[in-house]
Amino acid sequence: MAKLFRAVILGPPGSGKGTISERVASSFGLQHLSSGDFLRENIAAKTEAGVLAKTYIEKGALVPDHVMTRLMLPRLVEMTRHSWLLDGFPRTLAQAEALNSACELDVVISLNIPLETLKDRLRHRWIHPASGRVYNMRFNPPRVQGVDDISGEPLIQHEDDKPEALVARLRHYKDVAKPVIDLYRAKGILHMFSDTETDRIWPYVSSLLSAKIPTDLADAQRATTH
Ligand SMILES: Nc1ncnc2c1ncn2[C@@H]1O[C@H](COP(=O)(O)OP(=O)(O)OP(=O)(O)O)[C@@H](O)[C@H]1O
Ligand SMILES: O=c1ccn([C@@H]2O[C@H](COP(=O)(O)OP(=O)(O)O)[C@@H](O)[C@H]2O)c(=O)[nH]1
Repeated sequence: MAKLFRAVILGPPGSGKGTISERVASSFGLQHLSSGDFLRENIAAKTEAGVLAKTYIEKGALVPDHVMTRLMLPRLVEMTRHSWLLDGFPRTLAQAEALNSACELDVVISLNIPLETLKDRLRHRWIHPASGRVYNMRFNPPRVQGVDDISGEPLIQHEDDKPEALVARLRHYKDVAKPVIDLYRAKGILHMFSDTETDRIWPYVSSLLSAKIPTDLADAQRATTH
């Protein structure tokens, strides 16, 4: 059995984690687990963690570490036999240490995107809540404005993407993310990317992963996901 591949993508809201994660999932057959999408699934399903998490998300605050860790680590145990890419978790040092005690990461991608670009992107971000599919009225608009291409259901904007909630989240993100980035840099697995366009970052991410993911593994996983 080829060695499995474990990666994390870090970045502030609007930095392109979801966009890049989708491309990684389809190009390399990694399973993409987004903490935000998983939280929204739990909120919609009214699980204990979902009900609790909702109270924090509505305030634009982070969900407490012990709630996140208790939610995410069992999900990763279910994914043990897959290579995966984690998006939006870990977000704090405590979460990173909990993850590190559970598994060994191969690559951490960190997106460093200018504040004005983030604000502009999120102002035009529309999401299909049920699937987590992400659109942007400028970058990748839906065929019909406000409607999900696949399901035909309405698109929404996240409350916490609104400019007033966003500024608070971005400021908080920087303080919280720094020790996580420092930890993975010290481990020698951090790869930082900066640009205003994902399309310019993607070739570098793709060649990094092509070099890191054993080809037999990538072929095997592409076979299972298509
Ligand atoms: N790892 C985490 N730790 C704590 N709270 C989290 C975590 N991941 C998500 N959340 C909570 O869920 C909310 C929605 O997460 P989501 O990732 O969809 O949006 P985000 O954090 O604003 O990032 P982005 O907009 O880049 O997707 C966050 O604002 C935060 O309150
Ligand atoms: O080069 C890019 C990459 C992404 N986006 C859009 O910006 C928003 C944020 O992207 P994403 O959700 O992938 O970022 P995340 O919050 O997951 O880091 C979404 O509407 C994307 O469609 C964009 O306009 N240009």
